[in-house]
Amino acid sequence: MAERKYQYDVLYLGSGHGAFNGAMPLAQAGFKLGMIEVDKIGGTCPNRGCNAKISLDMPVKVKDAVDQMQGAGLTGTTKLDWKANYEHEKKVIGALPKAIGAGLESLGIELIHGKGTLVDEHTIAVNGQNYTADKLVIATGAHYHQLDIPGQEYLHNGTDFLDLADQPNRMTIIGGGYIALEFATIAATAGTEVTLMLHHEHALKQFYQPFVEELLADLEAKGVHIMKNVTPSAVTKQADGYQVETNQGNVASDWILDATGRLPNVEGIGLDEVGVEYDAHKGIAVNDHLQTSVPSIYATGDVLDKEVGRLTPTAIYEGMYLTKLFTGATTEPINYPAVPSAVFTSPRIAQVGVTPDQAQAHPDQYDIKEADLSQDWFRLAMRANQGKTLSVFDKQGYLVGMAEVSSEADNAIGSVLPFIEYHIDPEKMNNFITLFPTIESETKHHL
Ligand SMILES: Cc1cc2nc3c(=O)[nH]c(=O)nc-3n(C[C@H](O)[C@H](O)[C@H](O)COP(=O)(O)OP(=O)(O)OC[C@H]3O[C@@H](n4cnc5c(N)ncnc54)[C@H](O)[C@@H]3O)c2cc1C
Ligand SMILES: NC(=O)c1ccc[n+]([C@@H]2O[C@H](COP(=O)([O-])OP(=O)(O)OC[C@H]3O[C@@H](n4cnc5c(N)ncnc54)[C@H](O)[C@@H]3O)[C@@H](O)[C@H]2O)c1
Repeated sequence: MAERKYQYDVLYLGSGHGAFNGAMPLAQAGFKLGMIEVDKIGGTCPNRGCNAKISLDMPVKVKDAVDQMQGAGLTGTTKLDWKANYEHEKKVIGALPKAIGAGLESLGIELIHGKGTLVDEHTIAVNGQNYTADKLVIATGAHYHQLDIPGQEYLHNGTDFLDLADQPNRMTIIGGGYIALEFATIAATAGTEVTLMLHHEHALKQFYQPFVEELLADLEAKGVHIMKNVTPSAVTKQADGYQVETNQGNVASDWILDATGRLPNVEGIGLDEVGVEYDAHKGIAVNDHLQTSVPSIYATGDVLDKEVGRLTPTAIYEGMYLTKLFTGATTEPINYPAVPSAVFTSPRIAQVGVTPDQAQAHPDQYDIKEADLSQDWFRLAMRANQGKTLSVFDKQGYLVGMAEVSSEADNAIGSVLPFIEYHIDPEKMNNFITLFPTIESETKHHL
């Protein structure tokens, strides 16, 4: 038997969704794989991202539902217990790294613990030892941006929020993105006095602004103090907490969340030394086969310089694409389907495909149909009937996009993905029989 030139066929740097989802089928196809991880196996999403966040959000959603049904079948409101919610979160995510690691090892994937640094186009060093592979896949993800202001040591990031066992009385959240709004929703529902500092006039700039305004109004109704056009300049320690100094005045707080975005993990991993091109803010540059400027090195997930969202499903899609490429199942460039996104607030905002803004800018190409959800019978039964859906159709009548603000927006958008992705003939949409009564049936009724 011919001797192997390299220890592995493919060696992954990082063990998040961008790596492990693709590695599993690749190992099943007979490839010899290694995976290097400096932290918990499974990366951000299971350990300090989506899974942890949605666990903390669960009682928020249930409490909203209970509050809505007051006097309509339910009597007696409920209260969110911060500590018990934190403990439940830790319980539901605690087993994930071990389970993912065991799944990888059961397929023969060798897990290497430590910080990896590229040495050459086929080699990564970990703890002074070199590991070689025919192909390297960089899947190092992203880290939190930190405001560079005096007192920055008093700021906390999203991981700290997910690890916060005790409820602060007053919380300041700097930022207007996904993390700022999702965590503001959780904290405010638990009764924390939240101040949300938006850098500009608007929040969630990639979402339809009238929907975002509804969400901000809901946060205000929950008691969140929203400040706009804020530039924080310093944080100082006070006898009873901290003070954030800004161009709009000072705000006293017990705990401050810096939610000013995430940056790709490109520094200190040997990219310059090996000649892999990247931008410190945008990520690693790849061609349409996810190949970097060094042909034996590929990249996937949040570390990529990419147009599509830095989301778990896009990381998974990229990892699976590389598996198809490496096994020869495809030679085609990567071609993303319509990528849905949701902000898990209350109400939620979700969208997919052509956005209302794009459709409004091109009335010659698109028509928009608006549905006011206030009279939807099923949602009336849930008393969750606040919201709107905007469906975007091309001039042939095909559904090409949808956006919704409502407590069920994530489920509504999820239900139309096949129609958009498979370009289902408007007539043939009626061939799908939905369950009734469900959000899916209500959503289809509006098309
Ligand atoms: C708070 C939060 C909530 C989120 N919620 C959602 C959501 O609801 N829905 C959604 O779709 N997305 C969500 N995301 C985004 C999602 O988590 C990421 O898009 C996804 O985890 C990216 O996967 P990845 O494999 O590219 O990177 P990661 O999961 O970050 O994995 C990269 C791994 O590489 C390791 N690593 C880095 N450098 C090295 C090195 N030199 N050597 C060894 N190992 C290294 C890291 O330790 C890490 O484990 C959320 C993110 C955050 C932070
Ligand atoms: N539901 C989801 O799918 C979900 C949830 C959480 C995170 N994520 C992913 O994680 C990534 C990170 O989320 P995020 O919310 O940290 O980032 P983001 O890019 O969504 O938001 C960053 C926010 O910080 C603000 N900001 C930037 N610089 C600032 C400054 N100097 N001063 C004040 N404000 C400033 C921006 O205006 C913006 O509102 C997202 O891109 C997303 O892909 C997704």
